Amino acid sequence: MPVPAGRRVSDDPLDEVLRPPPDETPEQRSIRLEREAEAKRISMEIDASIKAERQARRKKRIVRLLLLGQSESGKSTTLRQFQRLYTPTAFREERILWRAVIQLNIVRSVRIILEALNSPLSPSNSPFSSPRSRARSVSRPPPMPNQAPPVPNADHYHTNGNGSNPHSPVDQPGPSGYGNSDTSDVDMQFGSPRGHHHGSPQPRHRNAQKFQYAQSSSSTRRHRRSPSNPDSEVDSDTEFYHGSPRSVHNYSNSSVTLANSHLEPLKQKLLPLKHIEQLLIAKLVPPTEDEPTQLAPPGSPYMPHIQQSIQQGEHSSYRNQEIFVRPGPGWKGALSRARVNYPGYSDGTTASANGHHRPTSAGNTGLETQDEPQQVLHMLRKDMVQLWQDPYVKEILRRKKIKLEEGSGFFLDDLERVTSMKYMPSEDDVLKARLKTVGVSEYRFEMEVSAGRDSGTEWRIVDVGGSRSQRPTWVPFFDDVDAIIFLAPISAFDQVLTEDKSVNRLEDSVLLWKAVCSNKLLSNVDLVLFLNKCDILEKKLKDGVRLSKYVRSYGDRESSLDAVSKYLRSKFSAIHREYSPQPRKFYAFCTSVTDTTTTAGIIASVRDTVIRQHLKQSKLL
Ligand SMILES: Nc1nc2c(ncn2[C@@H]2O[C@H](COP(=O)(O)OP(=O)(O)OP(=O)(O)O)[C@@H](O)[C@H]2O)c(=O)[nH]1
Ligand SMILES: [Mg+2]
Repeated sequence: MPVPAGRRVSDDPLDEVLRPPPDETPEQRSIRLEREAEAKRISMEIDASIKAERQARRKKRIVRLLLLGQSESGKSTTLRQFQRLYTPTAFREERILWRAVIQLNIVRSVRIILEALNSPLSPSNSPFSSPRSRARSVSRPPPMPNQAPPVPNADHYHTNGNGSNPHSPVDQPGPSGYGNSDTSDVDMQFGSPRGHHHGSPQPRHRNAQKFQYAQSSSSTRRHRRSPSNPDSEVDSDTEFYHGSPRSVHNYSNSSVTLANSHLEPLKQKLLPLKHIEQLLIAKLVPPTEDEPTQLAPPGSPYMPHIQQSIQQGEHSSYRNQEIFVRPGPGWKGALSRARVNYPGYSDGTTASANGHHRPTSAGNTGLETQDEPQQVLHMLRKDMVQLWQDPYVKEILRRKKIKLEEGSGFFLDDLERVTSMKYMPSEDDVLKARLKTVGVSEYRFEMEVSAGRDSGTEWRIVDVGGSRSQRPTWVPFFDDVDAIIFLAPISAFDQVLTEDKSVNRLEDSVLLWKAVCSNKLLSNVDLVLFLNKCDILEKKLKDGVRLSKYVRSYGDRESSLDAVSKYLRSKFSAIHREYSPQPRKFYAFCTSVTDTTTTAGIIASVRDTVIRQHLKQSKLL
């Protein structure tokens, strides 16, 4: 389009809109200038009030901490550890509310077992397949890395080898070698556990790359991959381990099952657990909850409020579905309204009638009987123990690579205790319980007097849902944080994401870490890295699972907790150095956040660091 004489060409579309009209009269000009001055004054006022609020906040010692990481990384558990340490009375009082969550965790574990018994085994993990044919399918050695990068800078970082005292902060002031790091330090070569067999044309981490909060251009580089390394031998191993429904379809024609007819009476006895599950879900999810992803499980048309994360577009096995709640007081409120006659608990509240169409307990009065789920679980405890300890069940689970004891919310080894009618969850039970988070929520608490010199400090800890669909909701919370704790569950190197079976969970954590490190909004925020679930990692390595099978670049290094955690720390540290927009401090800890003793030390150290940084920032303002 031709530009009128006397007008500049501008690339900025706003220029065009804001430019005064060419035929502006002196009166119009003075009105316009007045308006502009007013707008500027208002804008400056807003800036000043934001600054004043920030200063007041810092003076009042309000510390804001953001917990980030993939789903099941341990964010909510870390938050619970903070609550346990700094508001111990409130934490203790809330323990009873977790009983329903633990009940649901138990029911879920049993249902996973029952589902495993009812679904066929693939020929490769069938007890009838020949050892030779099985060996063929799993024994191809993983390719060796082209370049085995050295473990840089691993001093200062140590674990004691048994995971029991793993806290060892690494304080790396950025400048030395900043920005010059060899990229081989940063890149890890992941195996490709599934894509090849299923002929998936896309790179496995395609979706992870969508999480690019203002990433630097370097962070969008793709992983180096060797096309000649499909690593397909892992495929048959991971099919059932991750409960992929596709694997069932693939083999359905030649399915085989172990003889388990002796379990039929047991299965029948355990049927009431389905009803208990529905009761518990109704209890945990507030009736007012309005969640667009809500889906009623098949056969429950009267429970439209139940929220289960279900894989879009594919038949989803029970194992891939999880009940979730929004963080915050919602579900606790729903529970405390419903809690009547919990033995040993009385707060004077009375039961409210259940919401419309919510399933109710026997008699359909709208009121709970005396904790019906606990009664049923108590009644069925011996049957559940029998199921869990049955050698056939163990064998099926082993062949299907379902490791309930390594998963979240595992209480089957404590059935006698946790199903007793007088059961009050212990603090450790609350930390072990699993309740998926959806949404973002800020928890505010002041440290109680018992917290010593830090009492009076107000903490605002932001807990987020970590699954893929939740990550876009994080960004608005990046503003004005004092520190981030990023959790990477390093035991998950042999697992895939529930929400995307083509993505290795460790690889997802690495990509997420890159995105967080490179985010410009967070460039001034100190990052604390928790390499979490070290207890599970240690057990896995002892059981003979090798990191190099999934992370080719690990090569033939020693398969011990110490060596693996040092290696991974060095990788995360190198990413931090290379991707951070400007130098900043970095602290890394090898953690098991369900372990109260070790985590208390780590949290104290994080608290001191964050408060120190907070005070420094206050002086700068
Ligand atoms: N053994 C062990 N279990 C852990 C550890 N950290 C967390 N867990 C368990 O893992 C499960 C998941 O932890 P959560 O804290 O709910 O994970 P999250 O990051 O909040 O997950 P989302 O809410 O889905 O984003 C819970 O059952 C925890 O008890 C750990 O270090 N070791
Ligand atoms: Mg959570």
